Amino acid sequence: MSRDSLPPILASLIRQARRVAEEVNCIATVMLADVSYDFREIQQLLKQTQLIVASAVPAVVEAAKADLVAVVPLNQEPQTRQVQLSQALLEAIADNLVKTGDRVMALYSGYERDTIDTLSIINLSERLARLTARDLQRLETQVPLGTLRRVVDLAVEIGREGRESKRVGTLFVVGNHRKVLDMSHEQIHDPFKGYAKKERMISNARVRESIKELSQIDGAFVIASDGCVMAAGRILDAPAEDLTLSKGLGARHWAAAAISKATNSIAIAVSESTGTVRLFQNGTVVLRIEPMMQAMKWHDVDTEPPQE
Ligand SMILES: Nc1ncnc2c1ncn2[C@@H]1O[C@H](COP(=O)(O)OP(=O)(O)OP(=O)(O)O)[C@@H](O)[C@H]1O
Repeated sequence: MSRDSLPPILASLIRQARRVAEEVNCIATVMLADVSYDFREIQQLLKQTQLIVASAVPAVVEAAKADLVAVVPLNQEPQTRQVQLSQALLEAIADNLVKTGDRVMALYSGYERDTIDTLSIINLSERLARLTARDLQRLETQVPLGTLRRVVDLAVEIGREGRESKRVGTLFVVGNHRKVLDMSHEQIHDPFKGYAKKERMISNARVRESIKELSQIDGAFVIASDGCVMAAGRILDAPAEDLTLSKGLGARHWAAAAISKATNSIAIAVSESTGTVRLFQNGTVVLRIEPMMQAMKWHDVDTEPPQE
């Protein structure tokens, strides 16, 4: 199996990382690697600190396995480094390589795409929550973070809990609701029709409960930027042109991608088969929350005062 030789700067970074890891008691070093290095050599440089390789590149995963170091495969959908890192940490927790409360070190390319140039020290419990909040914040240009967060939280609950011990999938389209309504049609009589705005705000716990009940019906919930539910059970008609999605994603996810592209809204799909929540912006997945990540709590960026 061919290997890239370790660049001298990276070797130096790893040696220093080892010293820091020992000084501040990091239990492991997670390396986001896109290149097949000699991972045995890296483990030797790290001495006592366990190396965990995380990669979305199958050849790198194979190389790490061959070198008998711990490895967590990442999914291949486009992800920011932050999301990849969060995913790597969660997978490492799921595999019992590390646990919440541990301190770990991460090595990854923060600036140059193909060069591992950045070292972070991460206290697991705090970090996990922040990553996703920050990624949501990145999307705030289109939909206020407060609304987005409420919808994502609800989607995550639906994915985790299902309904009457059955898994449930559903779809939310948030923002630019007039255009979304124009590009969709009614499937069933809209159960929210006729209610006052106050009775349709997602900040209202009763409304969230109704959405959970209604999540079993076909179609999408359309939600305005201010968090008002404008319709339920809408079938989206946006054309799925020029879109690329991962294999295995079906009609619900294609509809989510298409509407986010056609209307500049954010679509949030809960997969019935896996419970995974995906956020679509401009036709692509920008954030993915696995069921195992769903126990997380929001700690930061609370921009709105509580409304209940
Ligand atoms: N254009 C659409 N607009 C709104 N909802 C849709 C649309 N197409 C499909 N759906 C919803 O998605 C449901 C499941 O479809 P499908 O199984 O093909 O999706 P999927 O992407 O594989 O999602 P899952 O992982 O939840 O199965 C449908 O029953 C329907 O409620």
